[in-house]
Amino acid sequence: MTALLVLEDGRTFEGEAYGAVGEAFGEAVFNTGMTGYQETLTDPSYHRQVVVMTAPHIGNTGVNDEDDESGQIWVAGYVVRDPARSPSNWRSTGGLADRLKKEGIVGISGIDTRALTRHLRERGAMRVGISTTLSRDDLLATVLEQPAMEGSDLVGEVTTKEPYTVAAEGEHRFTVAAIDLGIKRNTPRRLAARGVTTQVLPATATIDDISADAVFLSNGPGDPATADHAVELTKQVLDRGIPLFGICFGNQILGRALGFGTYKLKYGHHGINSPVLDRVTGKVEVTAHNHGFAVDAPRDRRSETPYGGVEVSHVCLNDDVVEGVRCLDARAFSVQYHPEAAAGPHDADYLFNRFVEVIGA
Ligand SMILES: NC(=O)CC[C@H](N)C(=O)O
Repeated sequence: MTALLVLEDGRTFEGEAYGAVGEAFGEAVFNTGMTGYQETLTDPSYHRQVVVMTAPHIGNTGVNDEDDESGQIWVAGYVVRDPARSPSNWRSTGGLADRLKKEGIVGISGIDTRALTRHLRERGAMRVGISTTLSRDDLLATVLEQPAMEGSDLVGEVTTKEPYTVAAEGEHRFTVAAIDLGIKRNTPRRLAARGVTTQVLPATATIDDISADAVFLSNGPGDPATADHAVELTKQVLDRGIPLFGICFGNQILGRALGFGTYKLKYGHHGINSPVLDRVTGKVEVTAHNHGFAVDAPRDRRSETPYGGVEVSHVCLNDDVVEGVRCLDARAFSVQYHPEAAAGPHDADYLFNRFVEVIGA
């Protein structure tokens, strides 16, 4: 069955239906990861985004019971070039197309994803629609009715309804309250491996709900400029001197709590091989990224904020975007990229050690 993909500027691609049939709308972003499609699909940060995979062959290893980063697929739509017809892997429990179908995710295959990616790089991220039924003109008209990612408040649509706990492995050392803005499963797992029990709390949690040794701010979808509740909560955490670590959306929230702004990147960072410089140690890490927004902070050695001195601790070597901030007078730091690395390289795993050291300090 044929399917159409139409970008908001009218550029149109024709392909084959892949996964569920029907319509899908969202912000088109390209992901350059050569591995980890299952983790990508189930990352809540991709809520309302149509993900274009630049790796030409997707689905080779099928899907398995272990690699989901949440309880469901979150991408709004999926764009691939050449899907695997007969997946093979010792962990595989089924094929990707069937999984997409089962969860009602509309995809499209047979697309020149390289041309589409070049278009998005040149023109910037934009709204897109995929359809197996609508005419090109009707699809474009519906794309133009969709909300933009800028200004979208999506945390409430992905956060847990009820708190839950992920127990420490081995000897218990600390308890961390994780504010679930769209948390990935691998984060509590990385903490558990260090003797940390994680209490995952809904995004609506208040300071009175927190009785832990430290606070973690998770990754999550949407525009950080809309997440005022999380920013206010973070200020209260800083006021009380509770140690704090944040990842991705969490970095943007800490940045805002410290008084910095956030802004939309032209086409974002979505991949698993981005070089990041740790400005404190001078080391370069190869890291996983998934962000469309970034923190706007000065590169001074020390910026004065209501919470004392702050430095930009990490920058991306591809484009000099802020990839981490660190408080110099408070036990709080965060990174824009993904030390939980699911998928991705493990270079940044040391940040979980740093968090545990900061909690114990
Ligand atoms: N992975 C994330 O936490 C993404 C944060 C935010 N939604 C952004 O796109 O920048």
